Amino acid sequence: MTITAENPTQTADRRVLSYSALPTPNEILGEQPLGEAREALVERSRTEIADVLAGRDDRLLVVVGPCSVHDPEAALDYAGRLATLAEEVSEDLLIVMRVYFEKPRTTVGWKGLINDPALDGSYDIPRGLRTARKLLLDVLDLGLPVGCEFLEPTSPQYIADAVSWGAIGARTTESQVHRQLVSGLSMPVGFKNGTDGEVQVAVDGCRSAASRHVFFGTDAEGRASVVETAGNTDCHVILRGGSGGPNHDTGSVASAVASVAKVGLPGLVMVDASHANSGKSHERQAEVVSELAARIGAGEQGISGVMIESFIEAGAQSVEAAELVYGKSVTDACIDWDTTEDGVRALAAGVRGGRRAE
Ligand SMILES: O=C[C@H](O)[C@H](O)COP(=O)(O)O
Ligand SMILES: C=C(OP(=O)(O)O)C(=O)O
Repeated sequence: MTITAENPTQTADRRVLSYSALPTPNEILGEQPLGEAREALVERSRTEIADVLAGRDDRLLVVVGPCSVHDPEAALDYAGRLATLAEEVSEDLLIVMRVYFEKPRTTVGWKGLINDPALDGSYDIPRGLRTARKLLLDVLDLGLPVGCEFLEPTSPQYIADAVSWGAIGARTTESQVHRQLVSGLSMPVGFKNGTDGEVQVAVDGCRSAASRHVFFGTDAEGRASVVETAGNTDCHVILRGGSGGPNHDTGSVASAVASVAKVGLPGLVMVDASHANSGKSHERQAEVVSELAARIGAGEQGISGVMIESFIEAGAQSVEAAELVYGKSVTDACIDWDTTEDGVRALAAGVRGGRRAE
């Protein structure tokens, strides 16, 4: 290879096949602006979520929706149903729809709608960003706040203005890059415990994200930049179980609550009914939701939120299937819509019971 202004070195990029420029965040935001009404919903719901997570609002936060979005039409169909249910239970539950576009894989696999919107290895990321943003705006138009996992450090620039709650997953909770990212995010964020079940890494994530950081990033014009953040004090821990088994039981919740309280965070955690807390079985997930509802109803303290993986149809299908079943997950198994309604109503009844038990 000849050294030129375009190729100033022979020793870098030996394994990079290509670069192609993305649209800038400002271009995408200009094409699809949030607008005043949606902005008001995002602002209001972020405050409400922060209040629930800090114990200033006695409702339960329920983050519920598909494991991943692969079909925006089915996700919006689901959102319409959830918006009606959210209204029904709004005295007791604060419902946020899981609208997950970025999937962290254990090894390899489809990495979500932003990375590969056609699900076929064509990796049209600009289209993925536009499709994801359009869906977020459509869900907000139904009056539902949205929650996302943030995985790529630059993707929030394109969508985060429309997001009311964020998550850092079990595979990245210990990553400095993700903690720095959270320190600049404008919404409350949950850190999952590690895949091995270790909760302290999530507590450490909350502490790190609460601090000021200076790091590499990109600005709204897509320029490589030095980013300085103020820190995000609205962070919390999510118990999702681990390789040693579940951690949704009363003892594990109490132990996690003690760990967060020890570092000065509100003594509350979110419990994920799925992942290692259900052994990725949607049938077991429904049982975990019922157990949590019963415990909250009996007056158990310490749980401020519940996460549920739910879609229109039960279970999961391979993303490579020739004919995809409408409304069925292509990643982790989800509970179906009827089971979701039952579970959400049980949690609402649990919150009412818990208030009486006080
Ligand atoms: O929530 C989704 C999955 O649990 C996570 O992305 C890991 O998936 P994988 O083990 O199938 O790669
Ligand atoms: C990937 C997820 O979970 P975890 O990080 O707990 O595996 C998820 O919630 O989609």
